[in-house]
Amino acid sequence: MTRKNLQPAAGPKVAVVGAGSWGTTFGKILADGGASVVMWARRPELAAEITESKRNSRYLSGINLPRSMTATTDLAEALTGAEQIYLSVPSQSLRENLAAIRPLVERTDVPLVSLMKGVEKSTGLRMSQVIEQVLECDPARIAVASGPNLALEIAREQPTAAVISSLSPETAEAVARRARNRYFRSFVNTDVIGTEFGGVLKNLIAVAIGIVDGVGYGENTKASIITRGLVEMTDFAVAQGAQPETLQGLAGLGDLIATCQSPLSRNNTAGRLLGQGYGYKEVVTQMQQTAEGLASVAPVLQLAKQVGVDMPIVQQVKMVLDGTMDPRDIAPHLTTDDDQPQGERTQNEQSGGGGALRRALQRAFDQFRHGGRGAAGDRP
Ligand SMILES: NC(=O)C1=CN([C@@H]2O[C@H](COP(=O)(O)OP(=O)(O)OC[C@H]3O[C@@H](n4cnc5c(N)ncnc54)[C@H](O)[C@@H]3O)[C@@H](O)[C@H]2O)C=CC1
Ligand SMILES: O=C(CO)COP(=O)(O)O
Repeated sequence: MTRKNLQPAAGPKVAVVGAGSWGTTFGKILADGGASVVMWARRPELAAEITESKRNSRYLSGINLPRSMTATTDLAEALTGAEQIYLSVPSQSLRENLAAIRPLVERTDVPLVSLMKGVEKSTGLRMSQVIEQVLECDPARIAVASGPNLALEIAREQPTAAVISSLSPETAEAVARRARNRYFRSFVNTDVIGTEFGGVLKNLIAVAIGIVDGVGYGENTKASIITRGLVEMTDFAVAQGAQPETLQGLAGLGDLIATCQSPLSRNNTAGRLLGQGYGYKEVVTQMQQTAEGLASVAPVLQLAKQVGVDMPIVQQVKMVLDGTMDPRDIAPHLTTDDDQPQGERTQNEQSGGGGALRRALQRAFDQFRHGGRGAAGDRP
């Protein structure tokens, strides 16, 4: 049997807005799951390449896209009649893109799914909040997808999982049913805050790990920063209203491992360049793709300040970006901290928050030992 014959017949139409590495890969996930996918691309030459050659050579070199994937630069053509709409543009451009999308979706109740992992710099809002605000729509229509999802690995059909989160279990389940295939498994939860912040925060820790790599430090430094980074992520997200379990699941620990370990990660790569001594502007110039962490650092620290959560690792990333700290001084703690020994527990527990974080860290440790299986909180 030829490969062609193995492809499922094209099913219901879904739309993906943004034809970069993740939008295109997610389009492939959906098409390989049976959907008929229409991508919206900004550039006509990219739209033509996807439709005619079934390729996206700039973002996914060497990948053949399914026959049931096409692309257009006409937003109305992409969105009209779509059963679900997935959004995958750089976070800082979401608001302007939604303004164009609004007239096309305001008289529908089509689910809108954010694939993005950033916060809006000017407002500190998560992507689902920007969607709700600009479209003035029912939050039950909105879902977010997150997890250890390095685009190129998935485009090569290497098995992975993600979590689809929505305030509405029905929306999460409908999206998870559509966004799955033999190499991509979608779990569900209703913790949108934890799921979104997991994706945002692991980018910041991945920049820190990149700095460590760039400087040339080894595994102890990285393991310490990843472990303490997970504590920072959890403290921050819980203070914003997340469930601690979510940060131990695919959208937290799972993505933290993938992004910190992989040279495919753009955040990790940006950090490596910083660690090698390049300044912020040079790094931005060298990066050909979106590294969300660079824009999220400042708003995350602002939000952390508002809820009284310390984030020493994220703070150091900001200082390296600002040029006020030598990358070689990066450590799992601020070197300006006072010398009082601290408990290893999270701020949450130290202020009487109970044993949730200790249990979560124990689970994280168990997951590391057992290869990432058994993520708490994410339901199949
Ligand atoms: N690449 C990956 O492995 C993953 C990425 N993500 C997230 O997906 C989101 C999109 O990232 P990627 O596709 O990786 O980025 P990318 O840099 O590969 O592609 C971004 C796409 O957006 C387009 N774009 C740039 N500015 C725009 C604007 N103002 N309006 C409309 N389109 C614009 C670009 O032309 C490009 O097609 C990010 O939030 C990222 O964190 C999430 C999971 C995995
Ligand atoms: O989110 C990702 C993997 O889950 C992709 O990470 P980068 O944006 O750092 O490439």
